[in-house]
Parts: sequence; structure tokens; C-alpha cells
Amino acid sequence: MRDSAPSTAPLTEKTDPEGPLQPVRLLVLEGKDQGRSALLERGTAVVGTLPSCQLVLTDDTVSRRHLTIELLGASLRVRDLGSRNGTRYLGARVEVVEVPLGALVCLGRTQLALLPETSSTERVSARTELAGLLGRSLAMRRLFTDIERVAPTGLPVLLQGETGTGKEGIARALHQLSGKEGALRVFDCGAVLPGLLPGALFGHARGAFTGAVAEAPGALEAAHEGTLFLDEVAELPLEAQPAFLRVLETGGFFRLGENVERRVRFRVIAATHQDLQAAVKKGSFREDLYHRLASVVLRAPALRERLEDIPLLAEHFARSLGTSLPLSPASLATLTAYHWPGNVRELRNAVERVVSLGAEAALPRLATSDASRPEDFHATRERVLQAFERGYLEAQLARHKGSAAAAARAAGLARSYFYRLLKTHGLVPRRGKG
Ligand SMILES: Nc1ncnc2c1ncn2[C@@H]1O[C@H](COP(=O)(O)OP(=O)(O)OP(=O)(O)O)[C@@H](O)[C@H]1O
Repeated sequence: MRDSAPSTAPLTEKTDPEGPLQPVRLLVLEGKDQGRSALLERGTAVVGTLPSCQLVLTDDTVSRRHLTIELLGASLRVRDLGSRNGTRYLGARVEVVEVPLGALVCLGRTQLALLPETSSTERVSARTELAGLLGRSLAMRRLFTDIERVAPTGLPVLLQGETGTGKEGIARALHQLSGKEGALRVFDCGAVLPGLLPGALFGHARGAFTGAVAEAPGALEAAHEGTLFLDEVAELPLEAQPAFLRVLETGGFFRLGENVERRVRFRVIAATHQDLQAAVKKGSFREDLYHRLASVVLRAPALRERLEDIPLLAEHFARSLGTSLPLSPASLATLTAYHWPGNVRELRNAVERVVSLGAEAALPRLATSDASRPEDFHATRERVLQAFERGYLEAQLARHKGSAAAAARAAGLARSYFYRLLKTHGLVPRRGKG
């Protein structure tokens, strides 16, 4: 059989209905062999510590022939070869799993990225944390590289991304790594009434408007020599936009009710979850201001595009609540199958619920509330089932002290079927306990 007896030479090329096979780079992101890589152009590659493998690793948590990776076209099939420490995908131990291009797979302590060769591997950072931002996924590692490159330039940055994806965190990281002496000043354009916004941004003189009993500086002055983070920038009223563009271009501005020009120097980072170019087309956002703000555009990826980050973030949030979060494979599968419309913020809330209510009470709400996810049914089903089966079998075996016969009885399954399931998941009942 081709998969169970992989050779080190490329195997027969497959024709795939989804198009020609594109080469994939197997790149070690974490572990003893970090940076080591191999190109898979066709067929199947074996990864392990034996010199005959296509990708040879020296990590002693990796087996001699640990797994195979088969090129299928738009996806890859990863098959564990009965390794000692197992193969993990999205936190769950897997035997055979079909993964998309760009997936991360763990072999013991080694983390392997399966990258389309066309995408630049040089942009992938080796770190999993940057200035308070956590991320293990490729999307976040690429973002880390971009942040490190852009931070010291002082260029305006436009952050785009859904709500809760961490745009403010990215702005803080850019500021922290910029070397600027001044502070980071957050100004949320959506949180101030449009009529009060110019005063809050530019400051005002005494008596500039009813209630202005004393003069006050605005956010611009507070950001002097630092960074102004303009959140929800699409909400900046059209009337305030020319004056704001002017301060970005010349550094000069007027407080409301004053005719003496003041000068400031700051870096601007703007963020929005809206399509700002569409707002330009619609006429609610000035095109010249858009171009000024969008010198560099960084995208904060949605959580469902970086499922590999979920275990890391969940543990982080649990730690910050002073506890730990041992998630069962089934809980992890629920978390990775969910659509996360509220992104990392919603994950943080879910972890809080798990910590106070327990996974059984908190997680089904996610599993049933996700009617909106239209895609990836088969992959999701496969993932959830695999993780559930394994978690269930492990728990039954543990409860019955390793006796497969007793566990099968308790589960209401035929013993032969139970054994087949154990074999599929690479689980071994305790010797003599059948
Ligand atoms: N990569 C990350 N690592 C650690 N924490 C994160 C990360 N991304 C987001 N968070 C956390 O998730 C929460 C939401 O993040 P943040 O407020 O930065 O999102 P946002 O994109 O600015 O949201 P909004 O568009 O609603 O303003 C915060 O508690 C933040 O600390």
C-alpha cells in the first residue's frame, strides 16, 4: 500500500481535480532543527530521524520514520507512522488527517510548517510572542516579521481586521518597538459623539463652546513625540478630515476657538474593521487622507484563519486568571471548529466561562451557536470526530485501568470494533488486560 509503506523516492504523481500540484516546502519552525527544510514536489515525503527520510530531523522526540506527507493538490495528507510521541494537528493527536496548505503539524517537540513554495518563507518569524502579542500560526509569525520591520520606520500604518483580532495590541507592539520617547495615545473615533470629536482630537480654548470652562489639549498633543492610535478611523467625521490630514502633512493644527497654530510630531496608526476603500468610493472618507494613512497596511488575521493559536491563547488567558486550562481533545476540537466571529476577544470570554463554569457547561454553547459557518464541513467534521474519538477512548481506557474489554462493555461497543478504533488512534490497552 502506498501510504503505509512510503519509499524515500517520489511516488507516482497524482492527477488532482483541483488543479496541478504545487510544490510544498516542509519548514521546521520550532524545535531542535529550527530552520531546516525540504521541498516536496510530488508524491509522498517521509519525515523522521533516519538519513533516508526526505526531511531528516535530529530532535530525539521525533521517531525514526515519524510521518508521511502526501501532496494532494489544494491539500496534503499527513499520516503518522506509529511514532512514539505522536503527530498533532490543531492540538489534537492524529493518525491520518488532510490539512490545508500552510498548516502546522507537531512531531514531538518539533513544529513543522507545510508552506506553498511560492510563498516567501523568509517572512516567517521564529518567535511565538512579540511585545505582548501571542501567535504560533503562520499568519501571526508573518505579522510579527512585518511589525518588526515597520515599527522603527515611523511610517503611518493602517491596521485592518475584524473586531477583536488584536488591532490595538498590534498598535501597542508597533509603538513599543518604535523606540519613540512619547506615549501611545488611544483615540477611539467611534466612542466620541461626532460633535465633540474635533475638540477631543485637536483640543480647545476656554469658551470655545458651551461648557468649555477651561482650555484643554486634545489627543494630538498627548501623542506628541509618541504614537496616536486612531481606532475606528472610518468613523472620523468628514468635516474633521481636512484638518487631520493637514496635521499629518505639516504637523500644524489649531485648537478649537484659537487662531494660534500649534505644532506636534507623532506617528499615526489607524485601525478599522470596515472596508476603508469602499468608504472612499462612497464619499464618506477622503481619498487623500486614506492614502496618507495607508502608507503601510497590515492585516490582523481572523482567529478562524489561525486555529493553531487557539491552544496557546486559551492557556494564556487561563493563566492570566490565575489558573490552568487542561483542555480535553474534545474541548479543543469544539474550540477549533467554531467560527469565532468575535475573534480573540470572544475566545478570552469563552475561556473565562470555561474557568468559572467548566468545559461541559461552557463549550456546548459554542458548538451549537455556530450555524453560520458555511465551509469546510468535511474537514471540520473529520477533525472533531478524530479528536472526540481519541479523547473518548483514552478516557474509557483510563477509567477501566487499561482494560479494553471492560471499556468496550461500558461504551456499549462490540469488542472487535473497540479494538479497531484503538488501533486507528494508535492506542494500546494495558497488557494482559485485553
Ligand atoms: N495575539 C494576541 N495575543 C494576546 N492577546 C490578544 C491577541 N490578540 C488579541 N488579544 C486580546 O484580545 C482582546 C481584543 O484585542 P484588541 O482590543 O486588540 O482587538 P481589536 O482588533 O482592537 O478590537 P476592536 O476592533 O473591537 O477594537 C484583548 O484582550 C487583547 O489583549
